[in-house]
Amino acid sequence: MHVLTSTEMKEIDKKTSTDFGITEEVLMEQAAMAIVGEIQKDFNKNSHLLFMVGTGNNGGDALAAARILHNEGYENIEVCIIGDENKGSRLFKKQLNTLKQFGFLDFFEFNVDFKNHVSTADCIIDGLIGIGLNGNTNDLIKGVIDIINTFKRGKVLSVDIPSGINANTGEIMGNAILADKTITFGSVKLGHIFFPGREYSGTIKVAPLSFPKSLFNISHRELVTPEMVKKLLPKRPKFSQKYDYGNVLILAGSSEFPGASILSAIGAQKVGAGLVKLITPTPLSSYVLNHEPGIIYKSLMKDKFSLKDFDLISKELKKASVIVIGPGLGRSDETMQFVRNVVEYSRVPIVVDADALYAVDSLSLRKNIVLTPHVGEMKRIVRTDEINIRQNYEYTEKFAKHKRATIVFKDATTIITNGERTYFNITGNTALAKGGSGDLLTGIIAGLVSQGLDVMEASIVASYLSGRTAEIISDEITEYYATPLDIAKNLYKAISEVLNV
Ligand SMILES: NC(=O)C1=CN([C@@H]2O[C@H](COP(=O)(O)OP(=O)(O)OC[C@H]3O[C@@H](n4cnc5c(N)ncnc54)[C@H](OP(=O)(O)O)[C@@H]3O)[C@@H](O)[C@H]2O)[C@@H](O)CC1
Ligand SMILES: [K+]
Repeated sequence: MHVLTSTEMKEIDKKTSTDFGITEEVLMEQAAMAIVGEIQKDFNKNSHLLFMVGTGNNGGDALAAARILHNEGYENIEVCIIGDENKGSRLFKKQLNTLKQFGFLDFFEFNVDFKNHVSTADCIIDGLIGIGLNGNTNDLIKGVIDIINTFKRGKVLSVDIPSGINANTGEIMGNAILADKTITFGSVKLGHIFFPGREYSGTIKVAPLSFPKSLFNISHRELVTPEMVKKLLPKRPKFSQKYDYGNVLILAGSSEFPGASILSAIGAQKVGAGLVKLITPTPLSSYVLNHEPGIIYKSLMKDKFSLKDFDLISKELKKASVIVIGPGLGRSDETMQFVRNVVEYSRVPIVVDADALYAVDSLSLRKNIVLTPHVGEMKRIVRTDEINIRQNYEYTEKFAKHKRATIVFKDATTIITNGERTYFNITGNTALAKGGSGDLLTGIIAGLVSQGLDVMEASIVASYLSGRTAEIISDEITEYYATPLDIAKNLYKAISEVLNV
């Protein structure tokens, strides 16, 4: 599913009308039917439905939904219009007239009594502002939203996007409706998938309406879905052997951070790599044997990697189908030089993580190199504290283009981009906010690349699977308790789920 900006949505809306002859009126009627469908699922004809209506097309959608429900025999509908009706959009005015023609008269003013109307409602329908939000909410809307947000009795359903949420970033513009459910049209918007908008939207439902599918290609951004992951998962034909599933080389660890390298190696193996070789400075044999004896393991019997180790491992570099470099390396100058040599002299795909991210800063990279920073690392490598980088997908896209690399920016909404195409992964929870989950992810990415996926595809599948596994096991053992090793050992749960979609 594409993830749209408000401008892209408006463009699609316009072209649907001009190029395909499906008018805005038709789309609004369909939007209203979709709202009605959601309300009918949860509320009966006696429920008290309170429609909060702005004077733009978002309000028009809400008015049309109120009319359809009134016509269907819903008896306890109230409509409150916020703003000057005479200055409303063309479709808002049209819908208001039509509603009146259907004999609907239960309008009420926003005044001191407003709280009483709110306190008895079963459902508040938020049709105040949609993707036409322009700057911070003004005083009038702000006051209305504050009161609606005190409403605890029933449910809040937002039309298109919670009023006050920036559709392009998910930011709260002044204040915003905290919805239980949001019904959006065509496709999701960026504001639905970035926090805090993602939380404020509640459960998100997408009503496709009659937008022609081809028009969505104006967007280069997509949401990672289970169907997409299923299609990408490497095939495992019966007539195959371990060399068909590639050779992962992991260069990781130091005496200071020994555990990271094992998590990467386990990750690669658990998603199906043919051979996983872990070369690490410090002796770890008992850990590796305890956790996964199938991992080929070699220790250089020292504290950390240095430039002179490059000759020792150059034969391994030639054999590898993919390399992981970074987890637990430490950041000494000699190790950084070692990393730079590995990256410069290898041609195979490389997953660069953690400490190694700082080493490649000065290098020009290539598309089959994937950098996997978390928020702190991203801020340091792009050297900025000035912008809100977590919602700034455009910044990440520009950075990927500039580096000519693929970036996996790990966050509550993970951004996977090569600067031309961008994917957002929203699986996962706070079980992943723990040391080691990034190391595991690098291994999973490499394990998938070794089976033939390109780095973008592997990053999509890896982010989805690790996040989804975190969700599944947190239901069983909680987000507090679940560790990266638990996630590694349970990856099969997300894999089987995906295979069965
Ligand atoms: N696109 C599509 O394909 C389809 C779109 N559809 C629907 O149209 C919606 C977009 O409609 P839109 O463009 O009329 O804008 P909309 O969201 O109603 O906002 C304008 C209103 O908000 C107000 N307002 C703005 N900023 C404000 C602020 N800071 N503080 C306070 N008020 C502020 C502004 O007030 P004004 O500035 O005019 O005083 C005006 O009243 C979209 O979300 C979807 O629901 C569906 O019918 C299906 C097809
Ligand atoms: K809204």
